[in-house]
Formats: sequence, structure tokens, C-alpha cells
Amino acid sequence: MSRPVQARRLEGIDKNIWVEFVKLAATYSKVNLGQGFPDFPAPDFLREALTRALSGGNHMLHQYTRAFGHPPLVKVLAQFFEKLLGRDLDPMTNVMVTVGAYQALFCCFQALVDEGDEVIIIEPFFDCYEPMVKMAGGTPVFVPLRPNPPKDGKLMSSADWQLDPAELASKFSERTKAIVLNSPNNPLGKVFSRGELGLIAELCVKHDVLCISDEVYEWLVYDGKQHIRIASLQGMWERTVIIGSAGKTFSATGWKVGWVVGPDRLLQHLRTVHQNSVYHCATIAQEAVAQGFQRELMLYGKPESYFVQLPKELQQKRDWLIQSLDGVGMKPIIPEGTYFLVADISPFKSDVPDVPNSDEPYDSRFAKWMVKNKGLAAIPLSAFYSEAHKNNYTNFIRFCFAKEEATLKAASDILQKWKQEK
Ligand SMILES: Cc1ncc(COP(=O)(O)O)c(CNOCC(=O)O)c1O
Repeated sequence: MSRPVQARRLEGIDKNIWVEFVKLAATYSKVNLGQGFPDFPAPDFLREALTRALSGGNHMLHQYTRAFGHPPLVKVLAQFFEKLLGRDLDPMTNVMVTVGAYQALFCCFQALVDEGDEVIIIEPFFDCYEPMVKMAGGTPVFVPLRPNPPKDGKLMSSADWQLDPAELASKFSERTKAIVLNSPNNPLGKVFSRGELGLIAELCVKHDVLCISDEVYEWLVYDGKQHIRIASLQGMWERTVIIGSAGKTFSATGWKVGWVVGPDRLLQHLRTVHQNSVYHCATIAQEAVAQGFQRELMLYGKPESYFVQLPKELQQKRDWLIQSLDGVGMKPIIPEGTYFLVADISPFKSDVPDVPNSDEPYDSRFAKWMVKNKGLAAIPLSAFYSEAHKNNYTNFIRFCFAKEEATLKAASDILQKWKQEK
């Protein structure tokens, strides 16, 4: 058999950081601060909602539901986003439920990006954007967030990583179809300011470019920062697809329920991809997520709201991890949002000698050595860069701090012991 079997659209995208590092963590890690999932339970009210859905009298929850979203879920999502965006939404045309935010992203790129279209991706970026653009036949065009360390010697924060306005503007051309915005940003935790979003919005309107706005960490912002939805800015609603995740919103990453919110002129095409791929996601999970949102709608802004309690809890974990990393000299970049924290590994580099001209970035080799020899899993920052820029920041690894106190303490103990041994 000599005929090639692989479709050309898969060329160069066969490697995946999560497949590789999840396996390493499963094999070697004692403490896993790698892949972004909580090791604490999903909230009681969500688990109770699933139990009710499973054992309740409505046996039709075990059967197909509406392809573009279980009616109770699209209705409550529309109500929620009407409140957040200050505009009327039709649950049947402005909302679609997907198999996690991953599938929402897939639908966006497959539905909106054609051969030869360019898509601007802000680096560092959640790794799937590049392969998904390529699978759609598009060309990714990268623009970096550049670190501007504070002059007063304070710890850097994700806010210190900024776009250069002229550099960003230079990436827009008549071939630009879309820009991917991820705020709060994985892996840095950057929460884009109104000024930064205004710059992006202005360029999108000027060049008639779409905005794929990945907002899965929308509730995870700290220090009183506000998450601003770019779709609420002048001229952006009509050209923006907002992506969300029940996995990140309700600490239930294994449920794989996500959604897109946006104008029908865009979502009609995402529905075409959706109905010709997964068709719909688990009815029973959608029912439980709908009940979760109904609770949150009632408690919106109140202290007992999960969307108020979770960021409060995570900020304490973040601050604890910052202290612990700073204590062993692993300078952290303070994240304004998400549940990730990037740290500088310089003080520990002597244990993992550099290999000149290695085609694997240093931080990747360091992270693999660390999980194998210290039992601590983390993700190399180079995993969030394009091939051409992977070697720009190889002194950093990313930790996930959505973990039980005992897990974070165990990680700190490993680092302290390692530091003492040096
Ligand atoms: C920005 C972003 N968008 C989308 C997604 C996917 O969301 P979902 O799980 O709902 O498909 C994720 C999940 N990331 O988890 C892996 C990691 O970074 O450790 C994400 O971070």
C-alpha cells in the first residue's frame, strides 16, 4: 500500500503538549501542577443538579436533545449574557452549546476561516489555536506580548506583558479574517485592559476583522480587576464570537460543556459545522449546567454566588503559591486572572544543563527532568509559542494553582527540599 493516508491539512500538527505532559505526569508526578484542572470537587449544587437529572422522573434526559443546545441551557445562558452584555439575545440563534470550549473554537475556525485567510494570534497562546487555524486552511500570524519589567524591582505581573500598538497594527492586512483574543489569558493570566481591548476593537472595525474571544476564565479575575467583554465595545458585537466553558466556570472540566454567544450572522455558520460534526453534547450534563446557571442568575453578584466565591478562594491559593515560589527564588509573574502562574526557573537551571542546538526548547527539557526527578509536574512556557518563537522565553514554566491546599503545600515542599540540596 503506497498511497499516503494522511490528509495534508494535518501536516505539522501531530504533536500535542497535553498528550505528552499528561502522560509524563501520570507516570512520574507525585504533585501535578501541570494541566489546568482543579483537584478539588465541583460545587455541591452542580453535583446535586446532576444527581437530580439522573434520578429524576424525566427519562428523556437520557436521549437526544436540541442539536444547538438543550433549551433550558441556551435560555439561561441568553438571560445571563443579556445581563452581562446589556443587549437582548435570542437563545435559539445567539447561543450554541458545544462539547467544551475546544469544540467551540473548532467550530469558529472551521466555519469562518478559509484557505489563505490570515488569523492573528497573540503570543503566548493556548496551544490549540495554531493547529485549528491550520486545519481550517488558514495562516496564523503571531504578535507577541512583550514583558516590560517594573522599574522598582517589584515582581512582574501579567499586566507588564503588553502588545506594541504599532506592531499589532502592522499584522492586519486585507488577508486578515480574524484575531483570537484570550482574556483572561492562558498561560500568563493577563486580563486585557479596556485600553488594550479598545486598540484591538479599533483595528477590527477598521479592517473589518472578526474577533474570536476565548473567555473561558471570565470569572477568574483577582485584585478587584474587571473582566471586560470585547463584544460590549463599540462596533464589536456584530463581529465577535464569545466562547465559554462550564469546565472552567463550574470547576467541572471533565463534563466538556462549552458555549458560544454571538450574532446570528456568525453563529449560523458555526451551527453548520456543529451539526455536521458532534451534532450535540450530553443532554444530562447540559441539564445540570443549566440548573447551575439558574442558581447563579438568582445569586448574581451576591457573596454566596459561586462566581464570587471561586475567584476569592483561588486568589488565596495564588498568593500562597507566589510567596512559596518567591521564597525559593523561582520568580513568579503575578497573574491578574486564570488559575495559572508562570515562574522563572533560573535558580534551578544548573541541574538541567543546556544542550546547544537541541531542537527541544530548554524549558521543555527542564519540565520533563523536573517531573521525572522531583515528581513535580508543570508545563513549559514554550508550549504556548509558535515554532518560530519557541526559544524566546525558555526560562519559564507554568503552574496550575486550582489545587487543594495539601497539593500546593506538597509542591512547595519539593521546591524547598530541592533548593536546600543545591
Ligand atoms: C484558553 C482556553 N480555552 C479553551 C480551553 C478548553 O476548554 P474546555 O475544557 O471547556 O474545552 C482551555 C482549557 N485549558 O486547559 C488546558 C491547560 O491549559 O492546562 C483554555 O485554557
